Parts: sequence; C-alpha cells; structure tokens
Amino acid sequence: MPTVLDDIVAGVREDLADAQAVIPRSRIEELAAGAAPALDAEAALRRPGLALIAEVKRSSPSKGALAAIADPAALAADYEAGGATAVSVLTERRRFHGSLEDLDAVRGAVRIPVLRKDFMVEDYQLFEARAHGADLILLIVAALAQDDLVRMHRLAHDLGMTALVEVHDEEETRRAVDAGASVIGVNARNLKTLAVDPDTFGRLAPLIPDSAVRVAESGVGGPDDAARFAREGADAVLVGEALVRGNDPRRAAYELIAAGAPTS
Ligand SMILES: O=P(O)(O)OC[C@@H](O)[C@@H](O)c1c[nH]c2ccccc12
Repeated sequence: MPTVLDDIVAGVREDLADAQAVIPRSRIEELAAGAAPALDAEAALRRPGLALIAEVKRSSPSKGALAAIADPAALAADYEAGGATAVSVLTERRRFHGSLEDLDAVRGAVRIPVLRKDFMVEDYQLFEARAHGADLILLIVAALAQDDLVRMHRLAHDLGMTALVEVHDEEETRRAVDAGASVIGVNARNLKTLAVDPDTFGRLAPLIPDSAVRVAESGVGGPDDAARFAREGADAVLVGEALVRGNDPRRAAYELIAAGAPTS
C-alpha cells in the first residue's frame, strides 16, 4: 500500500518533469547563481528566545482548504511585523495548493529569511528554490535515501542556504544527525498516515545534539503549545494552520513568540 507521502512524492516528480522541460537544469543553475545571496537563516534561528517560522499554507491533505489567502505577500508582511524569524511558503501544488508564484510574492514582501517548503527529491528543486530567492529549504528524511539526503544537504549549503532537516521518529533523527544536519525539525505529523502525536517533539528532542537548532513542527495550536515546546527545548516552532485560520496573523505571531520567551 502506498503511503500518503508516496502519493505526494509521485505527483511532485511528475510536476518536476514538466518544469524541467520548460527550464532545463543548466538554465536553473544559472538563475540560482544569479540570485541575490541567501540570508543566514540558521543564525537568525539561533537568536535568543523562541523563534517563529510562520507558514503561508492554503490547504493540506489532512484538513483540506484552510484559508483563502488572497494576498500571500500581505500575510507574510504581517508575520514579519509580528516578529516572525522566517516565513515558510508551501510550494507543493496538488495537495497544498502552493506555488513558486507564492514564494516569489513572499520573497518580494519581506526582509527575513524565506523557507521553500516542498517535497525535495531532486537537486533541481534546490537550484529552483535558490533561483526564487529561498534562504532555507526543507529536506524530509522519510522521503529521501541517506545518500540523497547527504548530497542534497551539502548542495543546500553550497548554494548558501540552510537546510531544515525534518524527522518524525528515532531512526530518522539518527539519520539527520549522521547527515550533519544543524537545523532539525521534529514533525509531530506522520506524513505516511497524517496522524499527529503532540508528544513527538519531547521524545525526540533529547536525541538531537545541543549544537543543532531544534524546531517543533505541526499542531502548534496557540501560545500554550508554543510555551510547552519551548520548555521541552525547542529553539523554534513552525506554525501554519493556527496562523492562517485567525483574523489577525500579526498579533497571533507576536503572541506565539511572547509565549516562548523565558519567564525568569
Ligand atoms: O499547519 P500546522 O499544523 O501548524 O503545521 C505547519 C507545518 O509544520 C506543516 O505544514 C508541515 C510540516 N512538515 C511538512 C512537510 C510537508 C508539508 C507540510 C509540512
């Protein structure tokens, strides 16, 4: 039985073949080399206090349509004004209704680092991310063989970007650490079944070396959850749904960050 992740990756590969037919690899590499240099997202995430990666997310396979985001640039600007450290932009088309156009719009609207959030399975997508101004990319361990993970992690750094390496269990966490990941995201959602387990971060965080940035991803419903993950050792939280569903994303971003601030 193919998992949800298998289905998503199969669709991504089809779309990727179409993209490569329009812009060949040699051309996308030139465009990446010509882009303004990437911002140092890892340094930004390491600043004191709980960092927030605020996501532009239209839809998801588990929940369907989340919000009608008419103006992703305005939403991202609100996140920045609320104190977000970085903006994540879903670019996967079939399940998340994202696009590289959304990434372009956000890149043009903010000065903080931008994450291209997609299912990265080929080097081409990293050049594409950089060509569109991304500073950070997501590498999902569950979607990659170890040699691909290692190579793509290195390529991201060679392009000046930071890789957010996403894990969901003990084995994936070991693989991320072995690959040299310095920014590790613990996704509470299992991408093979879409089930969320809020205890995942607390379980896996001790397996992540102190030298790495720890990011708690998915299911952060509000300030109480942000405070909990901060106590459990998160340096950052990655939040989508709770921000796009509300009517004041700037304030919601601010409140998440404030909840994670040390109390003493
Ligand atoms: O909307 P939420 O529950 O706040 O989750 C955000 C983010 O963690 C989620 O979008 C996500 C985490 N890892 C991913 C990988 C692919 C697509 C999406 C994701």
